[in-house]
Amino acid sequence: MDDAPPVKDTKPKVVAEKQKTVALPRASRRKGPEPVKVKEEEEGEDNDEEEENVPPPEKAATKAAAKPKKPLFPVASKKKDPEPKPVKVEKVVDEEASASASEVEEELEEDEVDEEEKPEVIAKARKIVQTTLTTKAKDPYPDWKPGEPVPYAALCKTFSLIELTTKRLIIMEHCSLFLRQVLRLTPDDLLPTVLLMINKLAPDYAGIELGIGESLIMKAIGESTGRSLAVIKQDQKEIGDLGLVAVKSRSTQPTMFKPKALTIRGVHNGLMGIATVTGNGAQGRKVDGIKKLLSAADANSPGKVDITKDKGGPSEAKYIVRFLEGKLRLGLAERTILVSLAQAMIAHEAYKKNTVPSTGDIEKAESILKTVYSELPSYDVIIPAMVEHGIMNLREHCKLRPGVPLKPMLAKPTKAITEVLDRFDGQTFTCEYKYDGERAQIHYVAKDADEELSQSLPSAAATEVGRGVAAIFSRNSEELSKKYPDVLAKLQSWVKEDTKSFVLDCESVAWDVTEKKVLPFQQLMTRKKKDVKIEEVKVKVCVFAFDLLYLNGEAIVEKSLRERRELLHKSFNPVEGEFAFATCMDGQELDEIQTFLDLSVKASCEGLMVKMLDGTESGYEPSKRSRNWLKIKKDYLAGIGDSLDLVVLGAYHGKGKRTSVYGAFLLACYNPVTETYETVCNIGTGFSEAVLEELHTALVETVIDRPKPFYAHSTGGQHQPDVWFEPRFVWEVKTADLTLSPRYKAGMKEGVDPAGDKGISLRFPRFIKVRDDKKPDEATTSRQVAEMYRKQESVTKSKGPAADDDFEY
Ligand SMILES: Nc1ncnc2c1ncn2[C@@H]1O[C@H](COP(=O)(O)OP(=O)(O)OP(=O)(O)O)[C@@H](O)[C@H]1O
Ligand SMILES: [Mg+2]
Ligand SMILES: [Mg+2]
Repeated sequence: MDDAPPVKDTKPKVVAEKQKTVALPRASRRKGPEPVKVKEEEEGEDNDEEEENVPPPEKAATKAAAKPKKPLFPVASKKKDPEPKPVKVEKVVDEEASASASEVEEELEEDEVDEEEKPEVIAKARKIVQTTLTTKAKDPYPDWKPGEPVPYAALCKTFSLIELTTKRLIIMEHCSLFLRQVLRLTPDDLLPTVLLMINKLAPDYAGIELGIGESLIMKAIGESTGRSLAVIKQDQKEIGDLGLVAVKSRSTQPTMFKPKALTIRGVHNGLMGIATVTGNGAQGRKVDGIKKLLSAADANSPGKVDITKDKGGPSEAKYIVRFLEGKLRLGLAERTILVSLAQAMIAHEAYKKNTVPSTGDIEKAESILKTVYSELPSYDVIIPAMVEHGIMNLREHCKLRPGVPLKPMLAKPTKAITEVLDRFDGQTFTCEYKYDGERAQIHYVAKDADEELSQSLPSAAATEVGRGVAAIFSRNSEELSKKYPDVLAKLQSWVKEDTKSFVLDCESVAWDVTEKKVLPFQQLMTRKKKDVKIEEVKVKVCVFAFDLLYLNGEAIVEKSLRERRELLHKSFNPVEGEFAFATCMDGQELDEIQTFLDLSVKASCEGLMVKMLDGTESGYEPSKRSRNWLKIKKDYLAGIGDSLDLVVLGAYHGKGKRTSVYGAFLLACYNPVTETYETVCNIGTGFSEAVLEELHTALVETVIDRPKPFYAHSTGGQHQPDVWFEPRFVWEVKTADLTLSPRYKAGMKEGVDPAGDKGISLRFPRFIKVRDDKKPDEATTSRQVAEMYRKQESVTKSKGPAADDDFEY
């Protein structure tokens, strides 16, 4: 067990004293110029702290070791479980329901899951489009009257079929078949159908969130079924899946009258109502809204259900509850839905003409929809346009436009300049300072321009600025005008007269007015997040623009970075302390880059961004973490290359003086393929007393009785945190390196451990900051963790233990 994290065998100690001396997060100590030196000693000091801060193992250690090993996903367990029996149905392939897909899939390799569908799966899926999808023979649900609202039961039937399999191809087929049936019978309902499938009510920038915790849902289940809250809580303790608790609660209820069956439209409206209630008694009205949906759920299939046996039974209540919880857990990635949607659409168009689409056309349709969605991530705009104009004409009708924020392009981490040189070998690249602030996407349209700031933008979000209208969005498309009214107020002064519309990619950075230089991120953090009044702004920000995506009525994402940069520099006027272009350097030599890296650090930046400069590969790739953008962070050069953003799943009570707060936490990365949070470390280092208090106050609101069924965690007695949380908070964490450990589950599905019983874990993790700009499902993914782990291994192997000899600081 020597590969387990060192935290494992430590004895309980008093943490309070020791933690007072805990150093501040590194960035806050980084005032002014500082050499790029990597401080090995500091990691050692972390080591000591770590030992002090980690929760004590319990006496159960040996007992637990003797227990049979628990499966990764307790709810899907086939083995005997000493805990209350999980009742979730097992995933098996339902051959009968989709013989064609399963036949084809036989030939494919076993379920290697992927964030992007495998090319072979896609190829086979296209065959299915040409056969199954152009007939009605395999429709998942009996036809409803054309033009009538789509029954919610039809969607739930599809969900149930999807839930019975893990085969990507079969999942895709179910998905496409249903979407095509909707297109054939009630195309007007395609939008709410897709939204309910992706577990969203509206595009991200609309800012509509359910935010319903377990307690509200339990209350609603209780009240709508006449069962006491105590009984519901008991059920939840035993079953561990609120969706099934809802089904169980319903099944014991005699049906006095038959409510009207739910429709997709009705459920979408109902959920929207729940999400948008505000003001006095909002909680109560949310509960009422949930009750209303739940009492109408499964109206067509009343009666008693044995949830442990009945796989295909009533499921509307289950999926409503899961939607409210924010996780449908169908293994249905949004990417899959996008491809299925394209396939359904092209099949539907062919079906209407009584033809079969060619493979080339199917491929083209998929690619059109993917591109359109990456530039205009709004089903609200795309779906009606697609239904009206046909998928092949979609690009003409749906283009990147000011007012609809796109997901920014992201970078891959690197650990050495040589790694960057290897990557860009033979190509021209450019280096830019990597500013340490907050990503900001600025949209602007002049009043006398031909276009308008999109209609789809909530009107409150567009601010009048001089000659035009503007909006600012965060990395995850949240609207930031309430946070940066000072930026908006000055914006017009840096827009040149004949610049009529644009979308800018920038970093907003705290600015020291007297010293005339940028300040570390910690300063930016002290700014208020909402309702900022210009007169009260204490921390000024300067906007550093590094890319231009749209200019004067035209999307320019496909132009080379060199061209975009030229247009950027031509279209704006820098204003000191308000607006600047990211400092860049086009030298290609190692020593030039090294010098530039030094300079960036002296200028209080985090390091460098190195980007492909010419050719198609230098185009802007929205929403993609691309190898055409690499980041070099000076703090991570000798470590794993980057920090991680992890979700807080649980905590351990503090000891000694710290009994009123949590002393350590259990963190996880996210696996978007299985929709699970996989544990990756315990952390007790890097927190100040004040921060611990704050975190406690926020976290205490999200305590739940037992881990969510979509938490992949070890179940041995000594590994259990004292409390579990809803998955809500994302923290940035730094680590010395990554190791394999039987205690954690991260990356277990990524094949890093040949034996398959260890996950990846962080050694000497240290808390850096709360990431308000990331949602839990935007946390570092299991795949990224695995990639970092593998890279660390290969670097270590090829260069010896000193991970980076290229730096002689
Ligand atoms: N010149 C620049 N070009 C591109 N991005 C920059 C630049 N300067 C600063 N940035 C910021 O750096 C970020 C990328 O690195 P960083 O590690 O900070 O990402 P992050 O927000 O933690 O996200 P992730 O770790 O998921 O990539 C960009 O999203 C952007 O906010
Ligand atoms: Mg950053
Ligand atoms: Mg990061």
